[in-house]
Amino acid sequence: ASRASSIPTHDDVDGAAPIAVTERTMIDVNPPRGTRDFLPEDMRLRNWLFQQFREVSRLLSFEEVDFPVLESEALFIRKAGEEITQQLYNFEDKGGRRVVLRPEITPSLARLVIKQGKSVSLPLKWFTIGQCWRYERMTRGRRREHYQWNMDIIGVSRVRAEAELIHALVILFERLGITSADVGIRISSRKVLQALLQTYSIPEHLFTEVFVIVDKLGKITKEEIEKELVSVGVSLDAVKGLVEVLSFKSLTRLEDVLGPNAEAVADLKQLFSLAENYGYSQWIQFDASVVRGLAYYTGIVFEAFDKEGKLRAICGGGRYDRLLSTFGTDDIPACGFGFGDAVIVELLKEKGLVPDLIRQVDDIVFPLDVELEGPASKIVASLRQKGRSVDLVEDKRLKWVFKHAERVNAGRLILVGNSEWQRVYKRISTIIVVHSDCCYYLTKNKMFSK
Ligand SMILES: Nc1ccc(Br)nc1
Repeated sequence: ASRASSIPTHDDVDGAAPIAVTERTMIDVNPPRGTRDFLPEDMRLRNWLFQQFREVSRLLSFEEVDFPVLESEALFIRKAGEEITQQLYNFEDKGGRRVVLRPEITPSLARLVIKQGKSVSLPLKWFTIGQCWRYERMTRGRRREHYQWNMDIIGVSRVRAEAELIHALVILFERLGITSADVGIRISSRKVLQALLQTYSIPEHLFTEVFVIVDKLGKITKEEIEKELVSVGVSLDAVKGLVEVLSFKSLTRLEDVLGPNAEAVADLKQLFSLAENYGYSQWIQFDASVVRGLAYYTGIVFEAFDKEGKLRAICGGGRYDRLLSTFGTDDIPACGFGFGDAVIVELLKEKGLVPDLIRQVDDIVFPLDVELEGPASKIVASLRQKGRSVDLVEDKRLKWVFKHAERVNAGRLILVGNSEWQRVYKRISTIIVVHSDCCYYLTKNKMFSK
C-alpha cells in the first residue's frame, strides 16, 4: 500500500516526489477455464491441420462459409435431453437478448440456408472450420472450446451424400498418414431404431429421446440405459429387443430382423456398395449401436474411432432431413459431419504422426553498426518487396545472431557493414558492402544488387 501520509508533494521538494510504493497485484495470466492459448508452435500444428481440412474440402469441391460464434439461444433449444443442449454457454447480452457461444455448427448452417432461400441453388456443398463452446462444470476438467471442421451437403436425399462425406474423411485420414488399421468408421442408421420402435408400437414423439439415451451405450452401463429407456416409457420387452439389435454388426442379421424391404437396410446396402466403388470399404463397418447423440439425425449416422479404443470418437455425422422444419420452414434433405481439432491431434501423437513444423525465415538482416540502420532498412524493404520473409535483428551480439539464424532456420544471414567490415568478415558467407546510395550484398557464390 502506498505511504500516502508521508509522501512529500511537488511543492515541498525540487523534482518529482518519490513514486508512491504500492503493492502490484498481477492479473491471472491463464486463459479462461477450459480454453487454450496457442503459442507459435501450437499454431503451426493447428494451421497445418486446418490446411489439410481445407485441401480435402477443395478436393470434394466444397465452398467455405462462416458464421458468428455468437448465436441466438433459440437456435439450440431442443427438448431431447442432449448433452450438447444441457451445456449451452448461454447468457443474456446487454440488449436483453438470450444468446449462446455456439455449441455446434449445423444449426447455424441451417439458419443460413433458410435465410438464403431461393437465392442459392441446390445442392449446396459447404464447409467451415470454427470454434465451438460448451459450459461444463469444471469438475471433469474438460475443455470448454474446440475447433470443428464441418462439411455439409444440402439438397441431396440419396445416400450418395453420405458416401461423399465418408470419402472426405478417408482422404483426410490418409493425408495425415493414418490407415484403416488405425481408424475405422462405424456406420448405422436411425431408421434401424425407428423400425424397431415401430414394431414395439413406441410412439414417434419418444424416438428422439430414445436415440439420445441409446447414444450413451458404452458411456454408461447397460442397466442404466435400460432404466432410462423405461423411464421415458419404453416397455421392458422393447428395451430387451432394442439392446439385442443394437449389438448387431452384420447387415445380413439386420435384414433377417427388419426384413428385405426395410428402408434402413436398403440405405445401408447402397452406401456399402458405393464404398466398394470409391475403394474405401476397408475403412467402414456396420455397427447398429451407432446412433450419435444429436437429436436431429434422421437417417444414416457415422463416427470414426481409433481401433485401439484409447480415445473418444474422432468425428461424427449423419443425415438430418428434418432440421429445417424445426425452424419453421420446408424441409430440405441434408447431411454433414463435425470433426474436432483435439482427438485427432491426440491420435497423431499416439501414432507418432505429428509433423515436424519448423519455423522458417528466408533472411536475417543484422546491421553491424548502429549508424547502418538506414541502409539495413533499405535492404529489408528490398528483400520483402521480392517476397522474402526477413527478420531484422538489432541490439544483439553477433554470437546471438548466429544462434538465432540457426534457431529460425534462416536461409541467409545478411550482415550490414561498411567496407572495413569486409576485411574482418570475408570468411562469412554473406557480407554487405555499403556504397554511398546503393547497397550490395554478396554470398560466397554470387553478388546481388538492391
Ligand atoms: N459441442 C462441443 C463444444 C465444445 C467442446 Br470442447 N466439445 C463439444
